[in-house]
Amino acid sequence: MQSTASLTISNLWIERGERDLCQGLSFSVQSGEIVRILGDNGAGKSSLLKTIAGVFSPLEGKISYVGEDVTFDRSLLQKDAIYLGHSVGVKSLLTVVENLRWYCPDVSLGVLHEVLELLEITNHVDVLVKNLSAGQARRVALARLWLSNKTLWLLDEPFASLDVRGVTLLEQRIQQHVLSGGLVVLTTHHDLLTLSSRDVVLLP
Ligand SMILES: Nc1ncnc2c1ncn2[C@@H]1O[C@H](COP(=O)(O)OP(=O)(O)OP(=O)(O)O)[C@@H](O)[C@H]1O
Repeated sequence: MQSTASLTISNLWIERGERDLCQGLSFSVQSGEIVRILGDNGAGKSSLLKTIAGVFSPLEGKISYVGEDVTFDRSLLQKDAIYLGHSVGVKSLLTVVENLRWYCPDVSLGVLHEVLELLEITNHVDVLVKNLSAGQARRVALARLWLSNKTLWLLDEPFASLDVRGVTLLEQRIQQHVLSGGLVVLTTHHDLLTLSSRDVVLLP
């Protein structure tokens, strides 16, 4: 993980279907900061995160990471970032432990079990993800996040399906991440309980 990093979005326009989204959006996020993307349903929050992650190219504008222009080649950013989307973000036909060994092959089994314990899913390590509840599956995706060692976290509705304890655990982990130099860009329709963020509002 990088000790200092920055992401800058300048004059970004995204086209999806027939719609222009973001409409000249600019913001930046530095190590130690959380930026929360707000907006109505359909405003373009997921499209923005996917564009930063490199799933789509913007119509116009510039994306810079650690001072480098990565608009047309997001590989530098991708090496350093993890994107968790709306969907569960783990493989439904693998068990909990198989998923984490697949996504985090360099992590020892000991560390992996510590994280599963922290996320309170140790009773389900050998269960296929498709047989877990939505909240339990989300916790497996969070275990992947916990273990990733990436600097930039791009999180689309990460609190979805989590119970109160799950929300607390995730907020604590995000706080720990930014305190150790990480950057977080997230979307959520929920209020953040303990985290302070800078908000960027997308207009419909
Ligand atoms: N697969 C797609 N193909 C074409 N257009 C799409 C597609 N997905 C989304 N869009 C368009 O992009 C717009 C923004 O969608 P997006 O999912 O980014 O919004 P959002 O702000 O994340 O919404 P929500 O709060 O409902 O999750 C939608 O209104 C839709 O018009």
